[in-house]
Amino acid sequence: MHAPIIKHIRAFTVFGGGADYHDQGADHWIDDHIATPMSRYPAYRQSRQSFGINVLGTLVVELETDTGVKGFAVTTGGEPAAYIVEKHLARFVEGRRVDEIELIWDQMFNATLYYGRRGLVINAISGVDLALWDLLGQVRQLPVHALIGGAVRDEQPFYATGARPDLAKQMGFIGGKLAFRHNPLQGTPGIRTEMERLGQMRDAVGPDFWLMFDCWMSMTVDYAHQVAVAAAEYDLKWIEECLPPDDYWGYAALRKKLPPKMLLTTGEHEATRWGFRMLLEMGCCDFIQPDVGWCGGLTELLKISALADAHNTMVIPHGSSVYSYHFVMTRQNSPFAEFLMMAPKADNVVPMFSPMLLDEPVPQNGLLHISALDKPGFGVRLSPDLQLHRPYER
Ligand SMILES: C[C@H](O)[C@H](O)CC(=O)C(=O)O
Ligand SMILES: [Mg+2]
Repeated sequence: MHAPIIKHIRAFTVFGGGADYHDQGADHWIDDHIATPMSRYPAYRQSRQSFGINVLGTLVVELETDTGVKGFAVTTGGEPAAYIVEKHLARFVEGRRVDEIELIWDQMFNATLYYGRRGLVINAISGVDLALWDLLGQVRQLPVHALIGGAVRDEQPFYATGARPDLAKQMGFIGGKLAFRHNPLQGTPGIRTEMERLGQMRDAVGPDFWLMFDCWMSMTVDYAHQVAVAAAEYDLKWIEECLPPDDYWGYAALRKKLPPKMLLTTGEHEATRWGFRMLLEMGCCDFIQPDVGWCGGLTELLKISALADAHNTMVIPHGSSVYSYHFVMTRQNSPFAEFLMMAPKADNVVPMFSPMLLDEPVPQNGLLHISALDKPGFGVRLSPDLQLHRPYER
């Protein structure tokens, strides 16, 4: 069967929320005293934007075939990722058939291996890969979930990440994940303050609603252990990404001494099947949380997921909106998913990549029905109101 040829790849940047969801305005919960690896410096404790969490902005990758069909995807990485896409990755994409996704991935990864492997380069590769899946869906007029095997359930339950698990419960979510706000230098008083907040939330949501802490790489093994022991009293379901992503040994050691029933999770800043192999084989966590826009794209996530399945481990992707919705619906080992609350006060449901995408579905009463994903590709369009910039036009 004849498949169209990809004629153009274009990389744009754009600021103001969207895939770079940390790029929010003032007074947003996501930039309010959240503990980070930079919290050891008091000057950077109050705001993550102060150390530059939003300097990169969103990368938009657009593809166009010789027949004029377009596909696109968004991820983080901004201008440096746009450079990599236009100056380096483009040669592996332009001139290829739209269905040569595996070959394109392999060439992009191996050609960048000498300076890539993780981080920005894998963000750029992920963006291209997601745009390829979107394009294939547009060409075949099928949703991405149908291209990767089809849905295994009709409805997907979600937990919410944000400052108000109590409101998330009223909105129908199965759990609420709070961002931890204290770092190891703030010692026991910091933990005490966090436990007061957790205790208030537990009182508000009752015994069965899940409560979790997201610790964004900010802790030491010892501090995370103290937090976990204190939080057991409030039935904390999991403690997430408490250590730097490279400290596989720390995760493995911490997991062995967590209170009974409490889970240890990580992986949103991990990349590729080899990175996740480390987490899985070293017993670093109870389930993994790859971000499909950062781990190598959907092509790589399918491999990571198969590896996790063989380790009896769930894959609960980090954020990433429609790009993970199409994936989780097709996997038995992804029984629930994350919704990042992007309303500044986390008090209502707004699309995760708002204001960048049109037709971006959101969970209704904590559930996403498969019918919300029944459009070609990832089923979203770029908002025409965006100020797109193409820094490396060829
Ligand atoms: C809230 C966290 O600090 C981060 O911004 C998002 C995240 O890690 C998650 O959703 O998980
Ligand atoms: Mg997280």
